[in-house]
Parts: sequence; C-alpha cells; structure tokens
Amino acid sequence: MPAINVEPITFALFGALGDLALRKLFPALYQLDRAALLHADTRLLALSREGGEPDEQMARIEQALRRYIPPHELDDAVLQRFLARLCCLRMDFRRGEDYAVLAQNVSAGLPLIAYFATPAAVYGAICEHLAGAGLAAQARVVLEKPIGHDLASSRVINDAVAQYFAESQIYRIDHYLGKETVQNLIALRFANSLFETQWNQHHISHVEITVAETVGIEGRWGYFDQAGQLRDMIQNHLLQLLCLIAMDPPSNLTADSIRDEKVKVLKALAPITPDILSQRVVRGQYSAGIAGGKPVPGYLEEENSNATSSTETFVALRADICNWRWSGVPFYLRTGKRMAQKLSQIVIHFKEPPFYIFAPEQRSLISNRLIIRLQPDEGISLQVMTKEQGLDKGMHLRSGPLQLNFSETYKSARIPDAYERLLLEVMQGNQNLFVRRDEVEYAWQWCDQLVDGWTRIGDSLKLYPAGSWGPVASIALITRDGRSWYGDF
Ligand SMILES: NC(=O)C1=CN([C@@H]2O[C@H](COP(=O)(O)OP(=O)(O)OC[C@H]3O[C@@H](n4cnc5c(N)ncnc54)[C@H](OP(=O)(O)O)[C@@H]3O)[C@@H](O)[C@H]2O)C=CC1
Ligand SMILES: O=C1O[C@H](COP(=O)(O)O)[C@@H](O)[C@H](O)[C@H]1O
Repeated sequence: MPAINVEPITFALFGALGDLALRKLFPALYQLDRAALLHADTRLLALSREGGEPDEQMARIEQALRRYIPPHELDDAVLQRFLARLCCLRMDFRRGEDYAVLAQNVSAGLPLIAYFATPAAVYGAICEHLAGAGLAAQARVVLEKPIGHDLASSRVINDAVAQYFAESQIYRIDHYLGKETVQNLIALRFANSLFETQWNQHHISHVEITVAETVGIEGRWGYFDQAGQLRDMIQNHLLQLLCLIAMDPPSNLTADSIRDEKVKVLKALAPITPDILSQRVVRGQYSAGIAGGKPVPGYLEEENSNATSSTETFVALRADICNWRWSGVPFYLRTGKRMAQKLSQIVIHFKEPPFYIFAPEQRSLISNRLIIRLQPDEGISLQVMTKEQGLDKGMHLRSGPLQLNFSETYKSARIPDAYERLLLEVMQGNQNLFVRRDEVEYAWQWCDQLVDGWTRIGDSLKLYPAGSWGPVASIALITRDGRSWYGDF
C-alpha cells in the first residue's frame, strides 16, 4: 500500500483526444495507476468532440499509451485495469445540453476533477455548463496554460471561471512546477542554510536561466504562431523559475505562503522601457539548419506555416529585480526552439572574493558557480576553486565540481514526469504547485510591456540557424555586461 492516502474521484478530461491529453496526461494517469495511486473506485471520463464511436476513441487512447510509455513500464495487467476505468463520451463543450450525459457519469458525493486540455477560449463555457449541470460544488478545475494572450484576455478568462468556482477550486497548471528538479529548488534553498546566507546581491553577481529545446513546432504551428516564445515559455515557465530563485523564504509550505513570496518578486521586476528594449531583449526566429545531425526546415517552412510570420521562436532578456536582495544582480533569461541542445539549467554566479591574494595571471580563473540542471541529467553542481595537486605545483588554482547527480545518487528512484506529480496534487486537493490568479496577471503585465515596446519601436526579429544557440545578438546582450552564457560552445 502506498504511504499516500488516495480517495476515489471522478476525473473528467476535456479534450481527451488532443495532443496534450494523448502525449502527457493519459500516460501520467497510467503511471499513477501503476504506482497504486488511483483508488479502485476512481473513474476516468474521456471527453471529446470527434473521434468516432467510444471503442474507436478507446483504441486511440490505448495506442497513445503504448506509444508514449516506455516498454519496460508498460504492464499489461495495469493497462487493462486502467482501460477498464475509462469511459469515452462525445460532447461539444460549448453546448449546455451535452452536459446531461456527463452528469450521469459523475459519481455523486465524490470529488470531480475537471481537467481542461482545450484552448483557453473554451474554459468559460465549460465552467458555465458544469455549474448548469449542478457539478460545480464537487469540482476542482484544472486550467492549462497559457491563460489568455495578454493581461486583458487573461482577466476575461479568469473572471469567467471565477463566476462559478472559488480560487480554492482552481488549479492553474504550469508543468514546470511539477518537475522534481524544480521542486528541489525549494529544498535546496530553504533546507540548506549555507546557501541562504549567500543568496543576495552581496555574494551573487548574476543569474542565468536557460530553457533550450531542440524540437521545432511539432505540428502546433496554428497555436504557436499566435503565441510565440514570450507567451509560450517566458510568461509562465521562465518567470516561475525566476520567482523560485529570487523569492524570500516563505514562512511555511502552504500554497499561499509560497505564492505570496512569488508575487512580491513579480511586482518587483523592473519595467523594460522602449528606450532600452533593444539592449535588454532579443527576439529570434529559427531559419533552416541542422538538428540531430539532419537538415530541418526553418520556422517559415514548417507544415501549415504562413511564410510571412514574424512570431519569435527565441527570446533572450535581462531582467532586474528592484529590491534589497537583488539590486544590481541581473537575471539573464533565454529560451528557444530548435536550439543546439535540450537543456534547462539555472546558473548562479557568485562574486569574486573581496580581496585577491593569488598570482595575478590566475585571477580570471576564479569563479564559484552553482549549476542547477533541471533537465536532462538532473542534478546540482557547485564549482569551487582548489589547489592543483602535486609537489611540482605551487599555489596553482583550478576549478572543480562538487557534484550531485540525482539518478546516480538516488539509484532506485524513477524521476516521475511533471504531470504525474501535478495530477496527484490535484487529486489530494493541494494547491502548492499551482499558480494563483495574481501571479498569472503580474506575469502578463510584465510581458505585455515588452510586446507594447516591440510594437512601438518596431523591434526587428533576428534569425538564427536551427541547431545553434540563438541569434548573435543574444550573445551581445550578455557580453555587453562583461559576461557570457555558461556552457555554450
Ligand atoms: N500540447 C502541449 O504540449 C501543451 C499544451 N498546453 C495547453 O493544453 C491545452 C490543449 O493543448 P493541445 O492538446 O496541444 O491542443 P489540441 O488542439 O491538440 O487539443 C485540444 C482538444 O480540445 C478539443 N476541443 C476544443 N474545443 C472543443 C469543444 N468546443 N468541444 C469539444 N472539444 C473541443 C479539440 O477537439 P477538436 O480537435 O475537435 O477541435 C482538441 O481535441 C491548450 O490550452 C494548450 O495551450 C500546454 C502546455 C503544453
Ligand atoms: O509548455 C510548453 O512546454 C514545452 C516544453 O516543456 P518541457 O517539459 O519539454 O521542457 C514547450 O515545448 C511547449 O511549446 C510549451 O507550450
């Protein structure tokens, strides 16, 4: 029996035949079943508009499970148990009359988790009709990102949801918060006093946050071209990472204590005004290049593309946080599609010692960095200076790592996918790893001023070849401050 107490629920997945549901959500639910974290009476309702008869829909879900679950984790008995929980229903989520059949399949008296794996434009209608069907009181609603396109549209969606659900029933997903290594940021910072005493402008010179992807648009051009990398990645994942690095210690681990501290960081982000925008922010778009050893098309030549789009697939920027802890410490953020390597990492660069006593020619070697690898090769490495070994060596310095690789150190533990953790947290009614409305709105407000600035100054898009580390201008962004992106080669 698992140590976690699991209660029976009805899990209703809206958009069950969409990309996210098939690629991520069903596999995550299967993994929870495999780990005995779904109660025997838990039922899964797969809700979709198209997809044929229920047995055809079921076949598509089974096919996806067989495709996305690693073969050594696919257990036939678990798969059959999982499929037996499943009921496929066809509905148009905008039609109130379609909810009667849903209501018949929801167990009375059990929590209903309604997961919206649909475009955000449909969230309001789903909420209205869940309430109309008398299902609101027992429901927790899970909202995928991005919520809206800007602050104004996100307010409209959040208002529509709030008409029927209290904030305590709303779980806004940012799947980065479900990654084990991201949760580890809280443990690293607040369970090790050694870091907290150094975690400020007296000791840290700057911080880098990189989320580089090797994938391109993967058939999502229609969605992505409306969004772009700023809305798709910076507004949510990268600003959340920045908050977890920059926030003050919360007084406890409750959802609101953590969220209050994150909101303070978002409110303290310095605006980037149009006069400094082109120095502080770089927008890029990939052109044809080589990825994984093969030629790949540019963004404008992708399937279903529009050849004149100026949507960005890359953003690099310098953010400054106006408070006592971080004054004068730039946070350099960058993220892009079709980059040289899949890599999500945070690098904390510590300042040089206040007084230097070693040979002058070794001075440039001095560097203490804390490197937090979020994916792949999850782990933490602290680079420290030591003396070179040997009788023939004087006080020659060299930099070496104190290293913790999670999969090597904790050999037995499988690293769960972010969605497994997040689904489990919703099932337990725990909002810690979900984003509160004000966080979403402050993040939009900050991103909106960048978009407005781009419109005002007509900031041009910089091309970069697929398979590179981004536009040359993103290197200039950091070298202008006498620094470089860590680890690029
Ligand atoms: N895919 C991903 O990797 C990620 C997705 N997200 C978010 O998750 C959500 C889903 O994304 P994704 O799976 O990619 O999108 P898809 O377009 O692949 O899936 C959305 C599904 O919703 C269905 N749908 C839309 N409107 C209705 C309606 N009125 N009635 C019934 N069904 C409807 C669509 O059905 P139909 O095909 O019939 O229109 C489709 O199956 C979005 O909010 C997205 O931003 C977030 C992070 C990553
Ligand atoms: O939310 C999104 O995230 C993925 C990247 O997630 P990861 O877990 O693979 O790092 C990104 O590709 C997608 O465009 C975006 O919508």
